Amino acid sequence: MSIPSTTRSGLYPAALKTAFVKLHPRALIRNAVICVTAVTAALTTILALRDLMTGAPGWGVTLQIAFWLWVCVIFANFAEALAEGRGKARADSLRATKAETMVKLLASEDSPEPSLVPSATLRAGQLVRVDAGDLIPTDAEVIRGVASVDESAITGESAPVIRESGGDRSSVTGGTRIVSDSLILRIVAEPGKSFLDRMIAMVEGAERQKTPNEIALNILLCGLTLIFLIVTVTLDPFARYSGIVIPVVTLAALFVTLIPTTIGGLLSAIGIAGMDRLVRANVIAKSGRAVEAAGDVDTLLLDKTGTITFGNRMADAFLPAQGVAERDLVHAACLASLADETPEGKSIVDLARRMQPELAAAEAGGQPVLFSAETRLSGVDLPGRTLRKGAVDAVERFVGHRLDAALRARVDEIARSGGTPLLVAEGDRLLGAIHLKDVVKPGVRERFAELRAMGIRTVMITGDNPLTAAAIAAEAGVDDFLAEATPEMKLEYIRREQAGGRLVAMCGDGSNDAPALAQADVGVAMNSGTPAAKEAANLIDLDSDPTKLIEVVLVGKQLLISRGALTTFSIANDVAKYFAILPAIFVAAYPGLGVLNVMGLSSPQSAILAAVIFNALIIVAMIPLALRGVKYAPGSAAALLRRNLTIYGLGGLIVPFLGIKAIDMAVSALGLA
Ligand SMILES: Nc1ncnc2c1ncn2[C@@H]1O[C@H](COP(=O)(O)OP(=O)(O)OP(=O)(O)O)[C@@H](O)[C@H]1O
Ligand SMILES: [K+]
Ligand SMILES: [Mg+2]
Repeated sequence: MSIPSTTRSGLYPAALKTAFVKLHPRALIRNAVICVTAVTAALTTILALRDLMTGAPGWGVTLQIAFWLWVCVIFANFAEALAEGRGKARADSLRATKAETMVKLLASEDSPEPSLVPSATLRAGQLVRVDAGDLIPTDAEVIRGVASVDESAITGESAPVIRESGGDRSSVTGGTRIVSDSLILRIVAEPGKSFLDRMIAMVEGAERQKTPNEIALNILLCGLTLIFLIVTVTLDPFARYSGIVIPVVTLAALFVTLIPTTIGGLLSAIGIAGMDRLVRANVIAKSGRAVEAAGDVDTLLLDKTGTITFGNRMADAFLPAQGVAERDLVHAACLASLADETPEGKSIVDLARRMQPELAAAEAGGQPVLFSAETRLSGVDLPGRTLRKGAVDAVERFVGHRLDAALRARVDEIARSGGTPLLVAEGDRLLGAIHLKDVVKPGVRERFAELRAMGIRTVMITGDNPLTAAAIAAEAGVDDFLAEATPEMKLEYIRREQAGGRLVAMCGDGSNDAPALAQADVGVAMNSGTPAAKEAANLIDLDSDPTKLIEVVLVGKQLLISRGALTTFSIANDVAKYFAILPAIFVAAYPGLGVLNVMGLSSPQSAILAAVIFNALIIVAMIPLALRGVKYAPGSAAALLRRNLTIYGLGGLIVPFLGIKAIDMAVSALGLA
């Protein structure tokens, strides 16, 4: 999702305005360091006004200090507003797609006459019909029909996608438009709780909660603020003891320059910018925590069908067992699939009818046995006939014996080609196999190699047989695979990895993936997936691209690194300022301290004013870094840490000396202090 450049240039004035709005105590209180700065600024303003009225000497400098303390607060607010602004612009364009329409409400699935009701009144569980050209009013599950849907309003992708009942492509999103055919939908979202509503709230940052890391860092910053408060307050008795009186305004200014205002002012902007980068990658994050965890992921689990492969496993051929006529196999497979709403089941019926036109008249009857990921079997019980089809091991168990060598050879051949073999059985007799074909998505191999370079292990988990799994695993280039997996096994695998102290990410699309998506530290659901999968995940990829996790990992790493780098920089800065300003303050009482005044600052007043100005300007200077993020290149964590400590730690120590000296020279040249 990109935003037009006209709105982008309008972001700065809007953010500046918001920076002033955020001076409201209710907004300020959320950021301890900046709140303390604002209180100090207010106090200094009162002192300046008092001095101005009484005509006390030095009121000019006090007023300037008050001014720059306010500027510091405004700049911190500005950084946050700027980070939020991009999301707001995007939220506005999303809101535009949330048009009020009249929808065709159905009393039941078969009711011929819909009644027209406003879309806002729809509740979960109700049935509606949408026809070509209609806007899909809210999130729903397709219960009947196949149609192409234009999802560009949400995903930005202009090619329409197929949505159909049954299987893993049965969910539709409010705000998208149906371009062909008709669908009967069961509404799944309550009013105001649709995906679009949540997406708007998320990109706006309204639902952004502080992550555990952010909270920990905030506590550290509050601790530092308290320490510097004590340092500053106890300075006064020390000074009196040495016979000098430090003006309150000097103490106030010193306090603010010492507390970690840089990172305090930029912290939330860094978090918001990270979320914003995700939105630009077309990923919606339900929690900031998932984004951070993504930065540290060790293992990535991927579902095979629909995630690594395209997912429209289509029946390609019927391979009868020895002594079985092809006609009988095709008939049995068709009957066993008439009630099967999965894409696999429908494709079997299609192929069977193409091969034997008389099957067109066949209608579902008897007692259907629906497919489940648990049994990996489906079929029908007709009077006198028990028909089943399913995964090889599952059907073998059903018939109670292994398949013979000839059929085994045909099944293995299908599997080795990366196809999925389904066995068809009647009673305890194996009739043959169905070849389901699926294709590996292009480009996944390269991207898995990238993940490996980042130190992330990729594991494919599939309900399919080991031979098919091995063939697809080799083609896609994953590090490992787990075959014939049930949903419990997926969950178990994740728990085992987590017990070993590893952070696990999981990509999936099916309802049977939902428990695993919920258990994973980072659960990415494909937007094309089922509502259950999307509900369980903490990230949703609008492009339904499993390799998108690479971007998510990069954003997460960048977020963690940026926060670390700016924290290092900010604290190093504060330490440096301490040594830069103190000698200038005490030089009057202890001329011997003059040697410590290595910076040769002009006067205590100009030193303190220069420090306060520097303190405000450094926030603005760091905004681009906070929003853009520190560049991340794959490498060892130790090397990265060393590099960042050198750049941001050392830089943080040196920059204040140069900056304060330059501002001090300017301040005294202009005669400001
Ligand atoms: N409609 C169906 N009827 C009978 N068996 C099926 C059907 N669809 C799939 N199977 C069999 O069940 C197995 C598991 O399918 P499922 O879609 O649950 O896999 P999964 O766990 O999601 O992993 P993947 O998506 O990678 O296959 C398939 O490999 C196939 O052998
Ligand atoms: K500071
Ligand atoms: Mg699946």
